[in-house]
Amino acid sequence: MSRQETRTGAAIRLEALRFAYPGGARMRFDLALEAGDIVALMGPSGSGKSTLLNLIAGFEMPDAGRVLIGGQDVTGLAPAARPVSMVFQENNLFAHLTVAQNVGLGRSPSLRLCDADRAAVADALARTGLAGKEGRLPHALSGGERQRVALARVLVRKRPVLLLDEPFASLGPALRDEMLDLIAALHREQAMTILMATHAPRDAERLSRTLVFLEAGEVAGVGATRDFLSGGGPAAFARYLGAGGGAP
Ligand SMILES: Nc1ncnc2c1ncn2[C@@H]1O[C@H](COP(=O)(O)OP(=O)(O)OP(=O)(O)O)[C@@H](O)[C@H]1O
Repeated sequence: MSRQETRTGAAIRLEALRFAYPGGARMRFDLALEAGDIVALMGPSGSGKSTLLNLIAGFEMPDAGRVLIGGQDVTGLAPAARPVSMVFQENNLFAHLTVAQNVGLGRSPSLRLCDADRAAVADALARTGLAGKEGRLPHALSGGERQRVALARVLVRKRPVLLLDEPFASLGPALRDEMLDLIAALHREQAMTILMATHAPRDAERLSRTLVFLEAGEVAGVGATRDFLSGGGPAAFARYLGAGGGAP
């Protein structure tokens, strides 16, 4: 087992994290998430959800402040060195690599796989319903199957933190529920800390325990998802849902 492999999640702390795109508005994030929590990240378009995830993953570097994962300061680390997996809405896969190779990348970036790695890949493909499709290229899969491949890769990576950036926004409701249930099953097994950006209250309700509400580049509320969705969140959250920001 490599040092980053784990079956337990890691706490995430963002301490006075400041960031601005060139010419863009300033953002500032302070946040503490418990190890193993499942968190929905909601907020109006442009409120900073993707930016926050990218700062945790290391795809963006802050102007000031710190990112701590499992108590370790990872602020200066490259994405590959962070104990994090991330799944985007699309383009998670390499188009020229097969399903099995795309999943195998989660074990070895050079695809030098040992027997145990190959067994882990086969197991992850079976558990995500992809057995028999190992040799296909991504273009020969449906959108839902492509996201399953991305989740299979998460399974074999076994990182303590999983970041999901609107991963199922382009899928229909039934398929979305299936994917959310798959993530819940991965969580039961690996107990990773999950942070999922979504506009869909229904998805937040189905998967998450905790809800983080962003507004204008800041954390504007944190609480139990059920409290937020039963009207206990800040007034701005109700306005966001009312304005249709939260698609079903
Ligand atoms: N690469 C970029 N360069 C410049 N500005 C950017 C870039 N990416 C995002 N922004 C701006 O930063 C702000 C936050 O964007 P971000 O994508 O994090 O919001 P979001 O909450 O994820 O939005 P959405 O719900 O629409 O995905 C927005 O004003 C956006 O226009």
